[in-house]
Amino acid sequence: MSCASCDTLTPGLIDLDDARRRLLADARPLTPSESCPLDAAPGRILAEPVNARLAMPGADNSAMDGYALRIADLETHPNGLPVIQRIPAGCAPALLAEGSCARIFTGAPIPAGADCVVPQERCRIDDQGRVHIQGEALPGANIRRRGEEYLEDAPLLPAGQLLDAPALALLASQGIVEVEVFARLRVALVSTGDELVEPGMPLAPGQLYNSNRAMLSALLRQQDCELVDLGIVADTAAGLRDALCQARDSADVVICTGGVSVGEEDHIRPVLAGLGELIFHGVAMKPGKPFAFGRLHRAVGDVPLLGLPGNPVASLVTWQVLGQAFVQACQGRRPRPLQQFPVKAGFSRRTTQGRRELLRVVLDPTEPSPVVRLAGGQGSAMLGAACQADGYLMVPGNTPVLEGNDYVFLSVAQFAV
Ligand SMILES: Nc1nc2c(c(=O)[nH]1)N[C@H]1C(S)=C(S)[C@@H](COP(=O)(O)OP(=O)(O)OC[C@H]3O[C@@H](n4cnc5c(N)ncnc54)[C@H](O)[C@@H]3O)O[C@H]1N2
Ligand code: MOO
Repeated sequence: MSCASCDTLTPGLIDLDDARRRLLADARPLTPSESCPLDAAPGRILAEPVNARLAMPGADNSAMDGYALRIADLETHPNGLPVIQRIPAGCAPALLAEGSCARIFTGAPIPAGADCVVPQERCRIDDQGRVHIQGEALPGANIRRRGEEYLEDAPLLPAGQLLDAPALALLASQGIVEVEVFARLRVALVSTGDELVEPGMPLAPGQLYNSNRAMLSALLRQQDCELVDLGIVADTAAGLRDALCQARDSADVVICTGGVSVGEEDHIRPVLAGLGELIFHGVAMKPGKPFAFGRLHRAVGDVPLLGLPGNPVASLVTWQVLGQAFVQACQGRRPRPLQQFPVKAGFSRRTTQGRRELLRVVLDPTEPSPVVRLAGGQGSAMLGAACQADGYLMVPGNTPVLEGNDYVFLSVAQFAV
């Protein structure tokens, strides 16, 4: 497998891992906390740790439908054990009398005196209604012990936890109805470009539809951000300055697309320098080279700005590998490191000069071990392959892709939340 950190970088561009580190070093939770009912909490971020109120499970209970018994009785009662109790889930059982057993169901409390549950598939009931077991009965078998997962006051969820379905279920299992969460992060979205037109409007020659706005508003909503959509802003320094001032005054984070490259129509960097500071610009990745990060100054507290490239796939990929983790950290989450695993290339391709390339690829379902193929055209404006891709084949700069060699794969599934 190739070593991504050994890339020879194009001068002036920083490595992708460095860019991520610098972004995360600068990110702080930007929102205050508020109380939130559990029903309204999906997608929110816990602002305070939660400890267990109840032991889990709350009592010893059966993991199977079957019979609860005392193992010693099996030897002393070779003619079988009469069933003298029936214990469905939710009831309080009586003491198990010596030489008897209890019909029991999954989740039902274990009667005092029983030390084992035998699943019904291994039990035979004779014509006098006595239970005989096949195979071994081991102490504690099929009994879920009180507190085996959590005891009262044990740490349950840390601050920064995303309230996804399992976390909400865990809180509900504790009878919790309200939690302290971070307020929603307000993110201003600015689409720059004189050539852009919103879908639904007619296109004049040379114009194109604004696809980054649809993409990023979906991504930001998925991330549970409150969107402040400032629409399309013309490619003029004055227009951009006004838009960035408005964004700065109405949001916690600003994201803009386009205008971050080096041409005289690209105003983001000079305007940012006037309203705040540019922290870094240019990442050795393809797509996504002109990614910029800076701060807009404000009387109280600066507002971070992420400048994503205009090319739609460059915008998507820089959001996924750089912007998303930064936004998550500002939301109070602890972003996960990028998940990567080795796959074999099912194609060959020429080298990319000095930039780590993230090729849009699909996993070949007919191969026994992971092999990837190109998902389609790899241009930074070609959204078709991005729609089909299972992930990115990350190829170090100056390295050709050779069919059959191992490379790093980043699954797009990891960016889903
Ligand atoms: N001389 C150089 N030119 C370029 C360089 C360079 O290093 N030197 N870098 C290239 C790379 S790499 C990229 S990526 C692009 C990105 O440039 P910008 O971020 O400044 O983006 P724009 O120039 O504004 O637009 C690029 C491209 O994307 C289209 N676009 C922009 N916004 C949208 C949108 N909201 N929806 C759909 N499409 C959009 C725009 O029309 C352009 O075609 O710069 C290269 N140039
Ligand atoms: O980096 Mo640009 O995104 O190659 O097209």
